[in-house]
Amino acid sequence: MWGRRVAAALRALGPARSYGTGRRLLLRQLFEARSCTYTYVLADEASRDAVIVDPVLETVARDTQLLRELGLRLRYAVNTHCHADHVTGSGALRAALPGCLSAISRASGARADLLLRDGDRLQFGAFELEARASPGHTPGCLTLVLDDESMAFTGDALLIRGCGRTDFQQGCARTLYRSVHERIFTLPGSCLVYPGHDYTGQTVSTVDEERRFNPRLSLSADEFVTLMEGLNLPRPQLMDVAVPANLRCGVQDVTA
Ligand SMILES: N[C@@H](CCC(=O)N[C@@H](CSS)C(=O)NCC(=O)O)C(=O)O
Ligand SMILES: [Fe+2]
Repeated sequence: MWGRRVAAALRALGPARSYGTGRRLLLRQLFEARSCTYTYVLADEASRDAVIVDPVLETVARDTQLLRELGLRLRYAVNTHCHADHVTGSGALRAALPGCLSAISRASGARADLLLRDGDRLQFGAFELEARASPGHTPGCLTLVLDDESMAFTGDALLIRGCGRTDFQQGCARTLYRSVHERIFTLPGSCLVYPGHDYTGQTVSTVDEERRFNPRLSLSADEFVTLMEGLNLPRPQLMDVAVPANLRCGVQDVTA
């Protein structure tokens, strides 16, 4: 009974998530409707240091307003990969918010302040995000894993009951299968999966759910490759604009 009261009191403090060491994480999932992209803001409630994952150029004003309203100091604007369907907001955020560094994987070939390698960590206050290489959708895809492995931001490597396509940007279905099985499905089953997009109205899943119910990644590797090679999806409408822009962090600024 007492435990339940304490839990209720903690819940009443707000949406920040409580951790064993007393630190509290603030997490916001934001949506950009044209490209069905999820952007995530993570912050350390005490220090107010924040990270934004996969910001979209069109929603930079919304995101900067939210950061301002919540009193957050943006440390990093990080992209999980060089997006093909929308222009990133990381360059614009970095220009608007002094102290904010853009980040993407070195393997993406894109420009940014920080070029991340597998195992690199982005610290914000008492928290860290680990960059895990998860290539296959593109060679430079990263999955960002919170330090206690309670949540992972999978970009387009793993979508809810789906995955990123592998038919352009040097995609490779066999590589993607290995990445998901070796770098994401090895996380705890309870680990929350926050994807880069959703086209069906879902918001979050877990590693255990995706291991069991993902109709693509629960196949054998050979079955997966055959399925991915037969998808025949139309090209993203903005691809010819988005990819060159994203190689420059979404802005013309040569320093970005
Ligand atoms: N119709 C959209 C593009 C949709 C699309 O191709 N999505 C990508 C992720 S963005 S690179 C994807 O991997 N989809 C997987 C799938 O199975 O659909 C547009 O025109 O922008
Ligand atoms: Fe993508």
